Amino acid sequence: MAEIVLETRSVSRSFGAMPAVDGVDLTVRAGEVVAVMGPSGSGKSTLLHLVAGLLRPDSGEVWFDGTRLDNQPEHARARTRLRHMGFVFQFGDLVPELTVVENVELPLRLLGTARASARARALEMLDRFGIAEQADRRLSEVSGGQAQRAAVARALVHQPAVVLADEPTGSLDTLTGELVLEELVGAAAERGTAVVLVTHELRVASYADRDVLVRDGRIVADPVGAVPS
Ligand SMILES: Nc1ncnc2c1ncn2[C@@H]1O[C@H](COP(=O)(O)OP(=O)(O)OP(=O)(O)O)[C@@H](O)[C@H]1O
Repeated sequence: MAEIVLETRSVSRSFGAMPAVDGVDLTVRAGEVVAVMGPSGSGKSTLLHLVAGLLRPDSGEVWFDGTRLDNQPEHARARTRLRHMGFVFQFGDLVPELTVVENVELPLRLLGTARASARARALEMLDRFGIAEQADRRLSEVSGGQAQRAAVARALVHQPAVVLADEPTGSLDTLTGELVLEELVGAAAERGTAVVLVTHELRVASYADRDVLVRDGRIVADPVGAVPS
């Protein structure tokens, strides 16, 4: 069985008195595609932010690749995120002032890849996602669906160990959504990328190896996990 890449151990996080995530144990292995489903407000995005080390848990632990992440200082967590993780978040952190290709090559540039090879790799990704013609347009000047494809291209460009995606096909038509899902599933199959995707759509979840159901901040169904009663 492939090694465990991501793990939460009894992780909890509240906002005020409200627990958004409540004692969650989740394990994701290399090459696994896990869909996280559940009603609006059930804690899916908060769980993703905890796994990314963007939010710190009130209690419990988050582990990445055999190392505890949640108790590291922010700069160390940021380094792990940049080097080993790719993100597709709902309120994307793409830079509107940069062009599409500049956004996609950004992780590579931040990791020290030379300008020419970062550009070549980013253009290759744009081609795969059918947005090569938008390469030199500012992100603020492309459609929501094109920006979403750029976000997924950027999440994969540096071949991360993990991709965390919050509704990665939310603003895409069915065909383009399938293209994006096939790229994510392809990264898992070819490079052992672990993919965690939050979705409301059964069609999207059907691409996953495993569906985890979250309700009121707790995992209520997980085919491989111990589900608390
Ligand atoms: N930064 C925050 N400050 C205060 N409350 C928050 C914050 N983030 C999330 N919450 C609350 O935590 C709970 C879980 O929210 P979360 O966004 O994780 O749910 P979700 O399942 O991702 O919802 P959706 O499907 O609508 O995106 C909600 O009650 C939400 O209002």
